[in-house]
Amino acid sequence: MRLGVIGFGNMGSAIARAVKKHFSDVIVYDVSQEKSMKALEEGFGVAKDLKFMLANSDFVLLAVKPKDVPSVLTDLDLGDRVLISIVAGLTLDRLYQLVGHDKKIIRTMPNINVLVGKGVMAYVFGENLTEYEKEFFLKSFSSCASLYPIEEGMMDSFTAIAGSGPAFVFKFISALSLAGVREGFSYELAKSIVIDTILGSCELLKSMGGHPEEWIAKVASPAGITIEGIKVLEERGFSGIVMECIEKTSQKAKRL
Ligand SMILES: NC(=O)C1=CN([C@@H]2O[C@H](COP(=O)(O)OP(=O)(O)OC[C@H]3O[C@@H](n4cnc5c(N)ncnc54)[C@H](O)[C@@H]3O)[C@@H](O)[C@H]2O)C=CC1
Ligand SMILES: O=C(O)[C@@H]1CCC=N1
Repeated sequence: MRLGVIGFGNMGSAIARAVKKHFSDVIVYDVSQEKSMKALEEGFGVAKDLKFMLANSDFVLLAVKPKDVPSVLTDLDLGDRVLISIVAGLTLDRLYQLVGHDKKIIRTMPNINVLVGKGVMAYVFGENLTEYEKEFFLKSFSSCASLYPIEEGMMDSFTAIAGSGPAFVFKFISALSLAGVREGFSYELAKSIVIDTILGSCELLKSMGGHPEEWIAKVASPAGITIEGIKVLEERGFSGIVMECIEKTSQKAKRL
């Protein structure tokens, strides 16, 4: 199976690198000369136009910004190829309108962590896909992401929590690192301590299970130190802020 990648930006390049061993060939098309050169330097085939890319693809990854989608898909004849869209807010209905109702489409939402083989990706299969195509998609993309089949109606919420999620986690890492600097650590040391703390906490929750609040109770000793910090987070409405952050993010996906 051959993969065509439309858009070699943050996500297109990350996915191309992550899944390339599963495809016999990966060919990139990007309007940017700079991005095309980058793809070439990384050993990918580079197509001079979309027609050439399509002629050399069985699966096509759509990885351009939402605003660029119409110019890419209008008049594009996908034929029998499978279109994998990662575009936030772009519904299957809209995709069918653009490429034709008889076409093969998989709507997905990955996150940037595919770069290190630890992404998460939601997917919804459209009509007409063969069992082989579905299995090939699942096998190739599970190498870089945990795959979640979800109802399409939950896609914008998934986008907010998981697609945008790394940005919110990085924000938390940044804040905790700065707090470490304030306490007297160098930034690099604080960042390393924070990353190891978060990685360990995730490992613990994943392997031992349980509700995060149960683990908070195990860390926060009665009349101890941790509960003082928890009190500040409660007073300032930490959970409410995070919920509103996800609500606003998800709403924006609906407006794209
Ligand atoms: N950045 C992220 O973490 C995530 C992004 N997404 C989705 O992935 C898509 C791409 O996002 P990024 O990679 O961040 O954007 P980006 O701006 O880094 O990459 C987009 C690429 O598309 C190219 N491009 C623009 N018009 C084109 C055209 N007509 N034909 C071919 N190439 C064209 C640009 O030159 C650029 O290299 C978006 O639709 C976004 O919603 C989904 C999940 C996570
Ligand atoms: O911010 C964005 O629009 C994209 C979608 C999910 C992550 N990045």
